[in-house]
Amino acid sequence: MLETVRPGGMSTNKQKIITDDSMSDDVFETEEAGLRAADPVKREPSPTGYRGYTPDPGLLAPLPSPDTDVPHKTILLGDSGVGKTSLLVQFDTGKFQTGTFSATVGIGFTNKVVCVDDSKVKLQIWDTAGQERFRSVTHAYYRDAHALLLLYDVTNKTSFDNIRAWLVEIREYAQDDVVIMLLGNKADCQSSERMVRREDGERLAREHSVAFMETSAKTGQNVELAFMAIARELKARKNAAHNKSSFNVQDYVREHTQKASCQACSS
Ligand SMILES: Nc1nc2c(ncn2[C@@H]2O[C@H](COP(=O)(O)OP(=O)(O)OP(=O)(O)O)[C@@H](O)[C@H]2O)c(=O)[nH]1
Repeated sequence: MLETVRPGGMSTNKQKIITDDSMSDDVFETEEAGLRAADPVKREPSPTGYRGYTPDPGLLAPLPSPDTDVPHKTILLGDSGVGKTSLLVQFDTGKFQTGTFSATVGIGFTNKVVCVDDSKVKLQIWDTAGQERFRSVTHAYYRDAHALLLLYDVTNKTSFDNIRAWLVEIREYAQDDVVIMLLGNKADCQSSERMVRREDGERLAREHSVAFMETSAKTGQNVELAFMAIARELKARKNAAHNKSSFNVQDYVREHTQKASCQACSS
């Protein structure tokens, strides 16, 4: 795997395995081994390590597997400079990284666990390099993606025009049932800088039957909502497989983005 190289930026691959080796093996292993040798039938080691203690069988049953066990691979896509890394950093740390723009090199991921109702959904969010020269590398990651966040920059018409080409690539390389969300980023920019109207984004999303919202990695507008909607959709699909619920990500996004703009108006 290549790494995301960004001076002063987010760290990638934040997986950590913590092992606790603080207990001495001698306490349990050596003594038990001796007893087993003396009486191999009766002296099987206790599962807890304490001789003679038999825990309630319920305590030894494997824990039910929570949703967090399975990470849902979510990939950020879009032209270079649209704000993929900034969006991920905002979601991960709640901060907007300022300073000079340095393009992502290759690909890297960050794990985030989000709470959906009473359960947890683990998102493994991959930040890709938008530059053309890295395209063949990122294609390889599409195939097992569960969700794709496809970004354009509302101040950059070319990045919006390229969305159709991105969707063609997605159809070619990703799975048919991948969840796609179109995001018009940099919505904080002044209207004089804006080159793509919100309605144009909405129309394009409708044409391709994907969810849509405008975001700002700078102010945080709709950033959490975007990932939350993805997590809800992924969870709903899992439940649908067990006939538990129905959920429509496009309705959810419409309902909640409207709420966000109403709050903004009244504050
Ligand atoms: N005003 C504003 N600027 C943003 C926003 N998001 C990103 N930027 C700026 O846009 C530039 C590019 O952002 P990045 O997050 O590095 O873009 P990227 O899509 O990851 O670019 P690549 O790594 O080349 O694919 C940076 O200077 C950011 O500070 C936003 O929501 N609002």
